[in-house]
Amino acid sequence: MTVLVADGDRPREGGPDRKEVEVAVGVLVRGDGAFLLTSRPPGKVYAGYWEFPGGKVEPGETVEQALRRELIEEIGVVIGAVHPWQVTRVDYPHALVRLNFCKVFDWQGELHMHEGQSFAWQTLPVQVKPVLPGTVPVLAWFATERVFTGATHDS
Ligand SMILES: Nc1nc2c([nH]c(=O)n2[C@@H]2O[C@H](COP(=O)(O)OP(=O)(O)OP(=O)(O)O)[C@@H](O)[C@H]2O)c(=O)[nH]1
Repeated sequence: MTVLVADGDRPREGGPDRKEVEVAVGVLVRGDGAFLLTSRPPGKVYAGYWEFPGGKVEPGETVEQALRRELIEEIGVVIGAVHPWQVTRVDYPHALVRLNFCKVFDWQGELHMHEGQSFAWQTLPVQVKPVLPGTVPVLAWFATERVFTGATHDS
């Protein structure tokens, strides 16, 4: 798997042997195809950057368990089925992360931003910025999927 290097001009914390941090990321997709982006809360690294909700997998948790916990904690919804989608690695100045993107099509509860984030339902091209470096590739995957979904065949 290739590693996306973010802000490569800045030093890496933890040196070359730093451990990879496992992250569960939820791509909530509405019936009309819009997807949910949230802004990183004040006080966190890359505060104000837009991303998909989620967070670090705690010891002993699966990605799915972590995602269920994080989405209750961060945005107040109880999610239904979790569909693993893509896995990427990003080398940030603050950490080396492994992002486990999962699609979610159903959930219960109203959205409540518990950490002072903002949220936006988006379609392509996204209207919010800046988007977190590790989140940018997801938009390209969406674009690919949607080209195929929208294609018509004459023969
Ligand atoms: N949630 C989320 N994190 C992402 C995305 N893309 C991406 O590179 N990341 C990175 O994955 C890591 C997630 O950590 P986090 O800080 O959001 O997790 P957390 O809520 O458990 O943090 P905490 O330890 O401050 O409570 C961060 O390094 C973040 O930069 C994304 O789309 N969503």
